[in-house]
Amino acid sequence: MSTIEIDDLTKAYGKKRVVDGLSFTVRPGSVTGFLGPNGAGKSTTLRMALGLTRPDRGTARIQGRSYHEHAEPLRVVGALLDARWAHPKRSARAHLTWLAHSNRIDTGRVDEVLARVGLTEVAEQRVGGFSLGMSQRLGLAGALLGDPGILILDEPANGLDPEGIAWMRGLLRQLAAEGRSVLVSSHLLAEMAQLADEVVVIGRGRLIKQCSIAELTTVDASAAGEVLVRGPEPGRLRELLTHAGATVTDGVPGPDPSAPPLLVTGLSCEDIGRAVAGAGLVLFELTPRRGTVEDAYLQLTGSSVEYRGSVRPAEERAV
Ligand SMILES: Nc1ncnc2c1ncn2[C@@H]1O[C@H](COP(=O)(O)OP(=O)(O)OP(=O)(O)O)[C@@H](O)[C@H]1O
Repeated sequence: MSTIEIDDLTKAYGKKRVVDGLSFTVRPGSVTGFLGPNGAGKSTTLRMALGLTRPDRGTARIQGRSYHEHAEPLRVVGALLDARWAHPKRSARAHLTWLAHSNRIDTGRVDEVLARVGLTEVAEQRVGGFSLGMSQRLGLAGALLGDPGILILDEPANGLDPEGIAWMRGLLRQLAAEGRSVLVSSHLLAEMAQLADEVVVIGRGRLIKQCSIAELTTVDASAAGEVLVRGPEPGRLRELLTHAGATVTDGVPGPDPSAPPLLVTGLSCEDIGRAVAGAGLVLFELTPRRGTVEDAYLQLTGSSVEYRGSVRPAEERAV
């Protein structure tokens, strides 16, 4: 059974549909990464799943019901949307105790979740003085308070240092291993590659792809299928490979101008190796360019990026 079911979810602000007929599911015992460029509609989707924003159309079901249909939602789903929402004058412990009280959760849980997120030592400090990373941990403690089977987290690694990110990864993996469903939005693609089992990629409010991380990396490898070759006779190499049916383009020049890189598509490494050997040419390099999660993501979302900087990462990273 899927624990989070998003079905045809649609939301417009003014004339702009920020979430547009979106459907996907999240299964138990897994971490699902929710990816998309800035403004793609991730936060709006998560807010609709948590009953904070009303959809124009479609449904978001948590364990088969909408958020508001659960009598004690915090026991079903824990959420971290905005790390800074706790009252700044309350201590971490007072904040969690208040949260437990108002949701009829045993206050004995407070110490457990403080320990789980590593905040025991600062439990009596006012949260107004917390760093963003500490606030993220406190937000996560609040999400875990009701021991829910489902977690919905918006950019939980935001503000964490590398050690904090590694800690968060370990904790989320552990929570999934305990059988929980974890839906986590992030911009940190390399991090997602290490953390998530599945990804849901959206752009302009629409689903682009839901697949496993392993599948995501093959998106790029199979689509591009590029091989980098370098040799001391680039002119002859280009002519030979073009004649053999390949498309050959220039790579970004490297340190050796006498053997510039060529990017070859349409022939496998084996084909290139045989053709080059048959012609008696020398090669310095023959490298298949494998897809990374980031390459695949950029390829998938390229046309749905709304806010573009002046540097185009895919081109900048060529070679
Ligand atoms: N309350 C609102 N009123 C008007 N427009 C809104 C509102 N909330 C979100 N939007 C717009 O909806 C679009 C999607 O925003 P959303 O925050 O869901 O995207 P996102 O994928 O989470 O982006 P980011 O990665 O930058 O956080 C954006 O263009 C945003 O400006």
